Amino acid sequence: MGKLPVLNVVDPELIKLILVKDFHIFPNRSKVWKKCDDSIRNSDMFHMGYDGWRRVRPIVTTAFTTSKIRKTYATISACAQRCTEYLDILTTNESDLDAWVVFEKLGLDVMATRQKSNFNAFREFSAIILPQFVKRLLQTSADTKAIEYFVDFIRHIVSQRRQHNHQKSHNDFTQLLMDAIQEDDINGNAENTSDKSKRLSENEIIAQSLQFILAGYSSIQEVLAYTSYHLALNPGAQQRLYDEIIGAMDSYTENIPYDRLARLPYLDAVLSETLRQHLPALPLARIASTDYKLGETGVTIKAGQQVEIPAYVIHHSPQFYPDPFKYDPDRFMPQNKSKLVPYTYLPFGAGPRNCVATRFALLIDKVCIAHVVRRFRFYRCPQTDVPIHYKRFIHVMSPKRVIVGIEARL
Ligand code: HEM
Repeated sequence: MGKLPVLNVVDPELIKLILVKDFHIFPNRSKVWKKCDDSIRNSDMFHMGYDGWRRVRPIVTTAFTTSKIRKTYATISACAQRCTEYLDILTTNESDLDAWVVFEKLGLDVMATRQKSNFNAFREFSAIILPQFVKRLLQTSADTKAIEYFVDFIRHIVSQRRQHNHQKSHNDFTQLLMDAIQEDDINGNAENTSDKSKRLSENEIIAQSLQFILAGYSSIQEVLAYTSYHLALNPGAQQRLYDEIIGAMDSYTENIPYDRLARLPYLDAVLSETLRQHLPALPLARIASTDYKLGETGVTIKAGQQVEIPAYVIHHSPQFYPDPFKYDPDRFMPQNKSKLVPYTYLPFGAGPRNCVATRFALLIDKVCIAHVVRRFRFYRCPQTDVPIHYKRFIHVMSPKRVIVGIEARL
């Protein structure tokens, strides 16, 4: 990375040492994040140093329990439904769409709704700030105006709820974070705890909420855009996925019950293969806190040295994934999963500092894919770029466009 010396580690056993076994030596992320000079952004988990993170992570984790994730199912399904209605309108006039642009809106809708339950990003953001404002936000995290907008927005929600003291009526992240208490306290006298270290401060609530919007919406956009692209190029995979989704639908409600959707094997395999080929965060980065002997390699990593695990390279290594650039969801079907080498599939990182929202992210992606695929068919059109052309960015692969043909299913 520029002039910063970085040690790249690709051996799965060594990756396990760094991310999991000797996590106490590598508890912090890349120096890039540490350079950020902003009190809110430094209070989110991605940017936090070990001491703050160690306190905040268990509190935030309580927002992602199975029962809380399950409660979001109906809300996410409603957002996905709104997206299909929006696609319906688009496809009456056009047969090609830039999936990158359309699914950006769906991502924002899902995440903004999870922040504030009655917020409809399709209506409000489409009219007010999309696409230019949020696009700028995505392209440069230094866009202070955009960050300030979101910070003010969330601060307003927090202060209103505190003033009116009607917390329990909301089912969104901001409220979950306002209510969150460190797990061990829940077994004790949690509700009335006066120990402030067991709760998040106002800045920490705002920081996590902001991070959830940013992390969440861009990841939904990426997964949906790339999945529709690969389905367009692989009609056999698309038909198989469609058949599985239709077969799982309840014949009365025409919905897919939560437990059934979470266990659909081909849907899971399609999503896993998309994330293998297009993982949103490129290298995983850690800094050594003390001098450290790296396994049996004879290499000593000095204190302060940045170590990177180039997940993209590992995901595209023929050693671990034969014919790595082929889109082949079968790699992740139950009968083949045992062939995967541990620590070579890292879309959500690994170890104590992995993605805190892994299960929630998988759920929202599955819900959105299921809704879209059951209503629309994607196909390759003359404007579809094969392969995709990317913009030049450091650490993020952002496509110039992802155009696919689309038609409504009858
Ligand atoms: C497909 C979707 C997603 C992918 C592939 C993804 C991937 C990642 C990765 C690779 C990391 C770094 C892990 C490491 O360093 O070992 C991470 C961290 C994180 N992600 Fe995600 N993420 C996704 C969705 C989300 C969503 C929806 C949220 C929030 C609602 C979220 C919140 C976070 C947070 C807070 C961290 C920092 C965790 C920590 O430092 O303890 N992510 N994610």
